[in-house]
Amino acid sequence: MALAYDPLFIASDKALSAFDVASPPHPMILTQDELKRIAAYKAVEFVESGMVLGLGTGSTAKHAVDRIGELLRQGKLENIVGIPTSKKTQEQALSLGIPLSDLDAHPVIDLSIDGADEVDPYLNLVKGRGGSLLREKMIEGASKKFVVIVDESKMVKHIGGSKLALPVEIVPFCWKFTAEKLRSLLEGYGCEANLRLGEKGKPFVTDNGNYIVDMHLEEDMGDLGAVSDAILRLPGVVEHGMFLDMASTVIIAGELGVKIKNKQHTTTSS
Ligand SMILES: O=C(CO)[C@H](O)[C@H](O)COP(=O)(O)O
Repeated sequence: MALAYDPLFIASDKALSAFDVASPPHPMILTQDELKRIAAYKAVEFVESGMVLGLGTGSTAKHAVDRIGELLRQGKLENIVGIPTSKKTQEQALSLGIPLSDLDAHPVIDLSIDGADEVDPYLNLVKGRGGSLLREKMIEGASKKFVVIVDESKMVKHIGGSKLALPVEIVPFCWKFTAEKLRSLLEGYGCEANLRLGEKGKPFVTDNGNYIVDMHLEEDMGDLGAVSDAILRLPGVVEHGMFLDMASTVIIAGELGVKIKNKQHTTTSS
């Protein structure tokens, strides 16, 4: 396992603009976690003193929050306010001394940085396999810029049709009724709907006191906007994990370097 890919190789390259690409001097074998850290460090280069920041949730976003804490401690960032997307991130940020607030006090966020479970070529996302989709969607939807950080394994042709879960947050009241409505709505895509379980086989409970149904789809959903609307119309559904047309930029770390894609144009590394 090689550790030699130094994210500062990217971070210190003055020639890079936000939409450029960095490649390491030679290919190296990196763990998935190292790739996540590289993407996260690159995203933190967008952070400026005085910003209100949406702080994401998950193993990739954790690296970004750590890095923001480190830069604050070193005095390289000042007057940052973080808006955490989960209780877990809130605890991490507090432990790092990052000042925190919420959407009530800061309804407009300068920049959010978060991971994703799947990213399609149009920068549509599946999120929420870590359980925080509702707060993530509220906070990232209120952001002027939303930077998504992933390792290259998260890139897919179509979101949601990979048999991996599309999470849907539902109210606990009569959850079987809602899960069945969801299954039947998405039946045409070869859908199974499974209640997410947590510790000791009990239902996983979100930070908002809700349950999650994981929708396993065999086929891609085609018109994502139509499916999104139909899911949200079901009584009992609180939110789903499709983040359509929300990401401004996606930073993808791979064995051959970092690729940055944004809504308007894409660059590729060689
Ligand atoms: O949406 C999320 C949490 O609800 C995460 O961003 C997503 O699950 C990616 O997680 P990771 O960075 O650990 O792969």
